[in-house]
Amino acid sequence: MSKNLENHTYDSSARVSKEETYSQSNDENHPLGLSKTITSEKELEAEAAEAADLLKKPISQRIGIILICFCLAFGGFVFGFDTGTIGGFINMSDFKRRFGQKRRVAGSNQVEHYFTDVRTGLIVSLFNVGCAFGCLVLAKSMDLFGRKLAIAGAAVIYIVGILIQICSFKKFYQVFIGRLITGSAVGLLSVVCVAFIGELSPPDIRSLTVALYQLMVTFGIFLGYLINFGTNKNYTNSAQWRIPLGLCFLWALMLIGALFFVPESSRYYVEKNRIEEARDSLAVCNKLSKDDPAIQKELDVIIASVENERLAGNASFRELFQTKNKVFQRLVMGVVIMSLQQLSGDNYFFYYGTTVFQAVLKNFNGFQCSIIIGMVNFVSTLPALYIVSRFGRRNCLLIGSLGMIACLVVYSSVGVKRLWPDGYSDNNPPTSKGAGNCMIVFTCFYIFCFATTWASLAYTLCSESYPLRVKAKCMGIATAANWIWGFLISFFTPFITSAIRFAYGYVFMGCLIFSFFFVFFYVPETKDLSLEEVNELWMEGVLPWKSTSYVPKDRRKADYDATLATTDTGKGFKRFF
Ligand SMILES: OC[C@H]1O[C@](O)(CO)[C@@H](O)[C@@H]1O
Repeated sequence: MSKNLENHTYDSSARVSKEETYSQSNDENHPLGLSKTITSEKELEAEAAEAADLLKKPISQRIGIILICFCLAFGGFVFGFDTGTIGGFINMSDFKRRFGQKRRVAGSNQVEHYFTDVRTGLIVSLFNVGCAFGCLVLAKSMDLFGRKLAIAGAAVIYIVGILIQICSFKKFYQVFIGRLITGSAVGLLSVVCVAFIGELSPPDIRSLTVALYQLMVTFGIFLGYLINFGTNKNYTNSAQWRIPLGLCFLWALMLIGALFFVPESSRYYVEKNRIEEARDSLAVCNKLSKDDPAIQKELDVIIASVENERLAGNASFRELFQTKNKVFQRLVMGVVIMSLQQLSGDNYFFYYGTTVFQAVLKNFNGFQCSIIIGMVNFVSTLPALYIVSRFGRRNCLLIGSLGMIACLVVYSSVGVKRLWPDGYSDNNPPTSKGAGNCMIVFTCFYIFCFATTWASLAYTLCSESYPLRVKAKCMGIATAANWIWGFLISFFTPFITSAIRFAYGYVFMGCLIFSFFFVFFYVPETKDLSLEEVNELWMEGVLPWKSTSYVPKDRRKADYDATLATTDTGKGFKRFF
């Protein structure tokens, strides 16, 4: 959820909206010790670029800080690891025996253990509820106590949650409680770790280190699937699920271990007016002496941006509904885009892939199918790092939607036609290896399309769209929409798949068709624009489908015709509405 925080760190230090023009008269008397006058947002932007240049170093001299960020990215890993393991747990014989219900197998006297849809939905989704709480409420602790203490606190909460789950013997509600607690720790980590990585990283490697977070989410999912496969195959007792859960202690220790090597964030120190400690922290992270001019420059940028945020103050909720400055329109965009990221259906596969493939494709092992999905997701996230920075947001989202639509048509149609040829009620469908192969292949294409586009672009786009004054609130609401849909989908999927089987894929397909039109008609391109330029673009009323050729005021050549981007000529789309 918080991939955007790279931008938070960068944008807030380097890009400031024109609306929030500020002026600081800085001299030796400046309360925070700003060494140089920074009088406008443009100057701040220029200063940030200069500081970044001065701090540049070959990557070989960055190994230490990259390793530290890698350990902090374990916050993403634990999130992914939960996604990758829970779907398997609900299919494990020992887990079902302990926490499921009993029923008689049709036509025999045997009793089997199973999970009702409600119990399945709750076991999976309570984690998301905890995450939402951690990210919206507990995350405030990072500003109060510092990033390091917040992470240490999250690791302790995480360990408690895992302990409660691992010690569950028969009581399903103990698992529920454990998952809520673990979720709240992971929600907290998802905010703090990304912010902290962004704040510690020298500017030249920041996009790389922050991207490590999503990479670690996908690696966590993949490893979770792998470990589940192994324990499910080799054990019939509680080791099936207790081993993967037990490994979580190791992840928590790695996070705590990292804290011994990392300095506290310089930005946090500046926020607390502890400037000398901020300087020390910057010096350590950049491997420079604290008297180095580059350190002073970077410190100036951080101080100015913190001050700027203070001056911008807190926007009231009423301001979010203003249409004149296009804030409300942008909020709608963020909420819809973040909702659609979940409504694309990715977590149907990540959480329930094992169940779905296991239940209907008798020739396939659901656990093996998950490993394939997890690997495709992880491997596709590597090119995603490049794609996000290289190609336009609009085109990637549009192509991603089209790709996923195509895959879901095939996936759902094959499922509906070949596995439930007589409607949805038949609960003993014929199994078909051909159908299974085809569905798995198209699931992989689908995951590829998702991981390379919508997975991270939704966050990038939102983080680039809001003026600083309302940014935190708008991002918070948009991210909350993502969590809420994540919860709804993980809770309701068992009911829906029981009722309409693979036709569920058509629901996601419908959402993706909507997403295509929504992006086409509503989402302007933001790549390579500063926050200020994005603001201009919205205020000028640039038509989204023409926004790729938009040139911001400062960069226009004499022959640029500004009306072209705002008026719909010929058979344009504006009339469509
Ligand atoms: O890699 C897929 C995972 O990444 C997310 O989109 C979060 O960034 C999750 O919703 C999903 O489980």
